[in-house]
Amino acid sequence: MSVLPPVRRDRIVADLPQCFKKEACLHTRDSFHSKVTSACKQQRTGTVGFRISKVIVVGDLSVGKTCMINRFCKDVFDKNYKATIGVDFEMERFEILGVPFSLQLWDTAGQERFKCIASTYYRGAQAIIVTFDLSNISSLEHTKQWLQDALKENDPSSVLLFLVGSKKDLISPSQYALMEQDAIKVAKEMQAEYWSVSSLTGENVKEFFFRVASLTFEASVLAELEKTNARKIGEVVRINSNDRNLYQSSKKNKQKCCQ
Ligand SMILES: Nc1nc2c(ncn2[C@@H]2O[C@H](COP(=O)(O)OP(=O)(O)OP(=O)(O)O)[C@@H](O)[C@H]2O)c(=O)[nH]1
Ligand SMILES: [Mg+2]
Repeated sequence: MSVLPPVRRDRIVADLPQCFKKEACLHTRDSFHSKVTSACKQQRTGTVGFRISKVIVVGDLSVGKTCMINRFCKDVFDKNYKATIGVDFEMERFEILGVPFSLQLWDTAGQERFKCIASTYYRGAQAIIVTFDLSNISSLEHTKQWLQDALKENDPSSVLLFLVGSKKDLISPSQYALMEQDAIKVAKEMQAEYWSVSSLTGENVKEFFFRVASLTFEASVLAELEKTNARKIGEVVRINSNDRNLYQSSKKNKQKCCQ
């Protein structure tokens, strides 16, 4: 009997959610990788369905990290600023291509004095979300440093990167267009996928987190399949080397026998 409640009906993913801007996205495929789709159909996803994937959210103080997570997880918005002290986290459960998948969203503090506590939680992330405030250019300029710090604790070759501009409701469409050009440039340099959201109106928040969950899931299944293949190759090599041992030992026995 399962102790976990069923996954919410609005957390079920059947198709790959699309990226926000084709110029700055992790991949432009319309659907999940074919290996992933067939592994899910054949229930060959190993331990992915039992694991909890860690996602960390970093960025300057007051850029809206907590509000973005709260909008997605609790569908609330608080206009009063309450600094995050150290870290906080929320769990979100999804069902992707029929497989349960859990994300642990780590909300870290942007304030300098809490940074050293927060950075101790950076390790072991499958995805890093670097956030900036679309109405504050200096917060975009600081994103590279945030990423650099977060990558020190993680494997840059396997972690998925996202650059998110928040508070879209605060700027005009023409201001946004200018900001977006700069942000896309930064995202490309970082090799991150770019998104813009508003936690006040809710614009793009759900779409963004569904994309994060889906790409993290896809990467986890691909890694699991690779591990299984490596294990199979290892077994073949072991069997072959055992064969050789058998041959050698039988040869030895033979020699003994004839001596
Ligand atoms: N208009 C508008 N205000 C926002 C939005 N998101 C956050 N805010 C406001 O910005 C302030 C800071 O938001 P937080 O989410 O607490 O910022 P944070 O990045 O978590 O800050 P730290 O925890 O100190 O790192 C709050 O007053 C929010 O109400 C948004 O989308 N639109
Ligand atoms: Mg916060």
